[in-house]
Amino acid sequence: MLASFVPQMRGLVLSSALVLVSWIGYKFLLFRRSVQVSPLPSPQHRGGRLTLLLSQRIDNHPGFRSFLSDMNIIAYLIPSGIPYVNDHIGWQWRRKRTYNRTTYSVSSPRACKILNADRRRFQKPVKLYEILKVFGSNVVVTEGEEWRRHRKRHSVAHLLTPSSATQVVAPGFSEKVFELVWDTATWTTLDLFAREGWDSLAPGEGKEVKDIPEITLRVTLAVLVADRTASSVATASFGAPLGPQKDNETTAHGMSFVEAISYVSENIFWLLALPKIVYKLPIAKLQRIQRADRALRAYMHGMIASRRDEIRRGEESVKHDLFHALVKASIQDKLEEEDGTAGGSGGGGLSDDELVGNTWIFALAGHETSAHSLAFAIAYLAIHQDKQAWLYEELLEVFPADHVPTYQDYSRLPRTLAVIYETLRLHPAVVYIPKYATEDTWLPDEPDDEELVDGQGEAKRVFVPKGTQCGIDTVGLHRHREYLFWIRFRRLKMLTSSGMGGKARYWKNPDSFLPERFLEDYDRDAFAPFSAGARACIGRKFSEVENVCVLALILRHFRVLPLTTAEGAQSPIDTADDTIINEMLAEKLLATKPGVTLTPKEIGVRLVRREDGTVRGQV
Ligand code: HEM
Repeated sequence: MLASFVPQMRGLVLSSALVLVSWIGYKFLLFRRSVQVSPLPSPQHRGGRLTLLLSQRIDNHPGFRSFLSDMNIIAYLIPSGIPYVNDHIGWQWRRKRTYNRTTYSVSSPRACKILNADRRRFQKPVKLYEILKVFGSNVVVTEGEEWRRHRKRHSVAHLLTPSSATQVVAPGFSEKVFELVWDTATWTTLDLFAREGWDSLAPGEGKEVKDIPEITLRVTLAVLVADRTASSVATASFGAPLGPQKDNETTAHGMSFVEAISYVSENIFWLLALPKIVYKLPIAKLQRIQRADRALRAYMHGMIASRRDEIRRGEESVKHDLFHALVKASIQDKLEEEDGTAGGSGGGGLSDDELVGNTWIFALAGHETSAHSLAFAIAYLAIHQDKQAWLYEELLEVFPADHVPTYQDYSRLPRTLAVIYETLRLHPAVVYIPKYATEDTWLPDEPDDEELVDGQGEAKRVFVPKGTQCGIDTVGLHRHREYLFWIRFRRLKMLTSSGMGGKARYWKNPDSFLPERFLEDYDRDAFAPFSAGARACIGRKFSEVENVCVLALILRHFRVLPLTTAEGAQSPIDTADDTIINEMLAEKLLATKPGVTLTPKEIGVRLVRREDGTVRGQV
C-alpha cells in the first residue's frame, strides 16, 4: 500500500517543484522587465542576451533601501498578497509593492532633476494622492490646469515664495511673512518653556520629556495658528481652547481647532477607509474621529467666512496669525472674481470645497512635516553630543544672555540650518515623490561623466514606457550607494539591495550625521527633501525659519540627552563615529511609524538646563 503511494507522492513533489521553479522564473522575468536595460542588446553588446538575462544595470537606480523593495529580486519571489511582508519596511513603510506593475524608484540626482524639471514628460500621478482630498481638492493633489488654478496670482505660493512674491504683491511682503514666522516661533517656544515648567529648572537640573514629537507638533501648530493679537497667551497658544475661532465658538464645535486637526491628521487613514455608517458604532475612538472631522470642517468653513468678510472690509492681510494669512491668500482670487475685480489672473476662482481643501492642506503640510523634522533633529543631537556642542558654540555667540531674538538672527545661524538640512537628508519627511511618464521616454542611467557614453557613443539610459510610475526615492537619493557586490565583467553587475552597503557616490559617509557638510559645497541635485522645480514645496522657507528658530531656542537653553539608554549604554558618547552604542540609541530614537509623512515613533529625551543665562522673549 505504502509502496504504491510513494511514486505518486514523488510525482506530486516533482510537479510542485516544477510549478515553483516556473513561478520563480516568471517572477524573475517580470523583475527583469521592470528594470529593463537600454540600449537593448546589439551585436556589439558582447555580453549579448545571456549577460542581459543574468545582470541588471540598475546601479544608478538603487530604489528603496529595503531588502524587500520592488527593485529587488527577492521581493519578486515573495507573494505580494502577504501583508506586512511585501510592504516596504522601515523607511518605506508607506508604499506597497504593486504586483505585476513596473515602477521605478529613482535615486540618481541627474534622473531626479529630470523628473522634477521636465513637466511635459513627467507629471504627478494624482490618483495616488486621493487620501489628501478628504476635505476637498487642493494644490497638492492636482495637476495641469487644475493645479495652476490652485497656485495662481494671490495664492499662498506667492505669499510664501521669497522673491517671486514681489512681482504680484508689495515688495518685501513675503519677507514680512517670514519675520512674522520667526516672531511667532520665538514667542511660542518661550511660552512652551513656561507652560512645561522647563523655565523653572535650575542650571544643571534635568527634566524628562517622554514624547518630543508630541511637543513639536504642538509647537508647529501653534506657530501656524497662534494669534498674537489675542487677549492672552493662554487663549492664543497651548491652552485647550486654542483655535482660530474665539473661545465660545470652540465650545460650539466641541473640540479645539488644534485638537481637531491633530486628531484628524493622526487618523486620516481611518477617515478615508471607513464608510460613514461605521461611525454609528458605539466605539469611542471612532466617535472621536467623527467629532474631530466635524469640528475641523466647521472651523475651516467659519474661518473662510470670516476671512471673506475681512477682505471685503479691506483689512490688512498679515494681521492676525499666519494661518489666517494663508487662508486669506487662497480666497482672494475667488472674491475678486465674485466682485468682478479680478485683475487678469484668469482661470476662475476656487470653489468653497476647494477652499476648504486648501485650508486643510496648509494646516497639514504647514505643521506636520516641520514638527517631525524638528523632532528628528532633536533626536540626532541627543545621540551626537559632539555635534550638539558644535551647534551650541554658534547659539552662545548669536544669543548671549538676555538677548532678544529677532529675524535678523536667522542668517547668523548657519550651523542650526545645517542641522535641519542634515536631518532632512537622513530622515526626509517625504520619502517618495511619485511621478509618471506621460510618453515613452528615457532616463539617464549612469551618472558619472566618463560613463555617460558607452562604446558606441550612445548615452546609457533606461527606457521608461508611457504611463510608468517613476518616483523620486528621496532616501535613496540622500544616501546613495552603489551595490555592495557588484562585479564588472564585461557588462555584468550583480544585484544586491542598496541598503546593504556599497560605495558612496554623492555624499561622504552618507549614513552618518555630519551637519557640517552643508557648510561646504555639496551636490544640490542630490538633496531634495522639499522636491524641486515647479512642484517644489511652497512652505520651504516658512519651515526653515520656523525650525531654525525653535531648535536654536531649545538648544540654547537646554542640553538634550537621550532618555532611552540602550542596553549597555548609559550615555551617548562624544564622537562623530557611528559606534555600536550610537547605533543602538539611533535605532530606538530614530524609529519611524506610519503617518502621512515620515513619522517618529517615540523620542524620549532628558533636557538639562544650561548654565549660560536666558534669552529673553518679546512676549
Ligand atoms: C520640513 C518641512 C517640509 C518638508 C520636508 C516639505 C516637503 C514637501 C515636498 C517633498 C513636497 C512635494 C510633494 C509632492 O510633489 O508630492 C511639498 C509640497 C508642498 N508643501 Fe511642503 N514641506 C515642508 C513644509 C511645508 C510647509 C510649512 C508648508 C506650508 C506652510 C508646505 C506646503 C506645501 C504645499 C502647499 C505643497 C504643494 C506644492 C505644489 O504641489 O504645488 N510645506 N512639500
